[in-house]
Amino acid sequence: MSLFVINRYLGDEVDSSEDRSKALLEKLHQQVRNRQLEFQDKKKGVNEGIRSSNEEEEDDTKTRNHKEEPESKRKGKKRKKSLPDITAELKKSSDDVELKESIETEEVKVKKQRKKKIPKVSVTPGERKEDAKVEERSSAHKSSSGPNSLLLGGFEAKPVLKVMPVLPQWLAKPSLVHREIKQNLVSIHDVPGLHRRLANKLEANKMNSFFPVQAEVIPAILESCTHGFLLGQGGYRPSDICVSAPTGSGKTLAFVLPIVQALLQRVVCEVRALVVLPTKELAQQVCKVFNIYVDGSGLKVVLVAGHKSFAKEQESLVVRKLSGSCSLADILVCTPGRLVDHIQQTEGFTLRHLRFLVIDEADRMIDSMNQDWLPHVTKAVFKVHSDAHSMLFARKDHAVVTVANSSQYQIPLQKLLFSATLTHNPEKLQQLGLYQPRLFSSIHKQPQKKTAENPEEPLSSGNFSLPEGLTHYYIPCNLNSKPLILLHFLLTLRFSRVLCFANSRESSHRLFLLVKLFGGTTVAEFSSRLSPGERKKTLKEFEQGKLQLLISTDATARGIDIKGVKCVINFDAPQFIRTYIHRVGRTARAGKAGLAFTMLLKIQVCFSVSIICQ
Ligand SMILES: Nc1ncnc2c1ncn2[C@@H]1O[C@H](COP(=O)(O)OP(=O)(O)OP(=O)(O)O)[C@@H](O)[C@H]1O
Repeated sequence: MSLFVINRYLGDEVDSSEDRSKALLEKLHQQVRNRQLEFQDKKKGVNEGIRSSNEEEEDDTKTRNHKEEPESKRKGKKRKKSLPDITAELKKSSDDVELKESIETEEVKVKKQRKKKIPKVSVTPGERKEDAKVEERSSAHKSSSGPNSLLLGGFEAKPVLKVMPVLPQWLAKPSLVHREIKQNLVSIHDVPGLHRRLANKLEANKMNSFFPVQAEVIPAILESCTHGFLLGQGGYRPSDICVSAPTGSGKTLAFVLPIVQALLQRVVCEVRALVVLPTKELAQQVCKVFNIYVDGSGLKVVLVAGHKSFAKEQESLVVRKLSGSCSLADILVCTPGRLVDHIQQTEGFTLRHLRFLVIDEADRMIDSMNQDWLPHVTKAVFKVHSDAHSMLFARKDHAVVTVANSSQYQIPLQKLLFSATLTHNPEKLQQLGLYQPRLFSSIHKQPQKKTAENPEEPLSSGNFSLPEGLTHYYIPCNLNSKPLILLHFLLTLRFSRVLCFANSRESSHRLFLLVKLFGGTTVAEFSSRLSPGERKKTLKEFEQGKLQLLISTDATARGIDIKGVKCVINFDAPQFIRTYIHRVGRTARAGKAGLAFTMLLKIQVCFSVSIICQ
């Protein structure tokens, strides 16, 4: 309706006499000028009322003149406006002028700001024309929108801020562990809190001093036991511990000794320590070390890694009595697959008393998290049993620690992670649900940037450290010369106890047949082609020095401690830097010297050497 009225009015204006429009226009200009003067002379105190009364007088005289006009003249005009109408129109017009002024001033402001922001650059005439067009378009757009409307920019190139990844404090600032073993031995009597019985055992095994990682980690784990030993009180829960130290630096004893010491006082046999390892051979090796230190203490160590039938493993875990099932294990050493099988199928098997969860070769175990073994363990640890009321210290997994739930007594679960190549990727570590973790690391460098080639791990050995006694070389060669180079090492240089790695069991078997056919050396192969019994026998013979060469897949690359390995040969170059670190780590263990050779095809040389030498 209002739109119609305005249109109509404007039409009248056009149709009315020229004098009338001129007079109106003149009035508008006059009003604008007066306003400007008014603003300027505001301080001088110019009386606004006088000016407005003058204007009214003028208006009156004009209307009077109108009235005096002859009837014939007035008839020619379509319609006359009354005085109040005209003043309202004038007011509107003056408002429009103000509006225009304010728009103009806004435009000037924006232009000034743009001039400030955009640096002057030389432009071609063509560009200038284009710019002028854009300017015209934008000014037209701006004038169409009101002074309060939001002006959208975005034509200028704004610098994009780079998001910098930041490591959590515990990963960025670890407790440092010396890499050099021989220079940093610590007498076993200087390590606080170690039980006399264990110290005697160590001395009996001709170990008079601790390696650096043991001197740091053993007291830390023991300390977490002294506060509450087996029970958490008042919200006390020990920090989880992560250890990243080179191969052969003695990480196994770093968790075996404090666990045995913590459990020495136990009364009832329950599974209180669980050690999870990726392979059968590793599990057997760790079980052997536990057995040395629990000897004579009454503690029972059980191995479930698929080395015997499932039924026999069940019998070694639980015994059924009239009063119910009783655990036969204090310390359980296992592989993840068999562990899950027992959690699901072995009647009476429980983890509700678990105090320590050790994850050895942790980075490899994180990779196998898709097997879901950890959720099974956590579920078993916090499972609510039918006889929970009879359990003095019932366990609950509280998502949030509150005063109410922290005042309850319950056995805390502590996770201990060990690896020579522990990932520093917080996203991966997060999968383990660590509680206020503490990191012990022998890597003194900041982790390096990820690369497009390997987004999983940074492309540098700078994240991991190699044993100090290791000397490693690469040999540029071609496919045909590889076996000849190997035979040269064995027959001409007469290297003994050589561990040679191939990338697949087929490749390892072919090489084994070739070397055997050539003769002149004692050789065996080690891969999943062999039965567990055969594998055990082969490793024993190699350790005893009955074999000069053992050709293996990556089955022996991790954690296997074969005494006296003098030389490691990578017949096939490993695919990942982590695999390289573990393979060459089978020699130069416990501070001893060792040699490693990697045969590289010409195409591999450039890439691999730059990785290893960084
Ligand atoms: N304090 C010590 N004194 C003498 N020898 C030791 C000591 N601690 C460990 N060792 C020996 O050092 C060797 C390497 O130890 P261990 O297997 O624990 O190393 P690791 O760090 O677990 O290596 P990997 O990362 O390859 O698994 C073993 O033969 C072990 O008996």
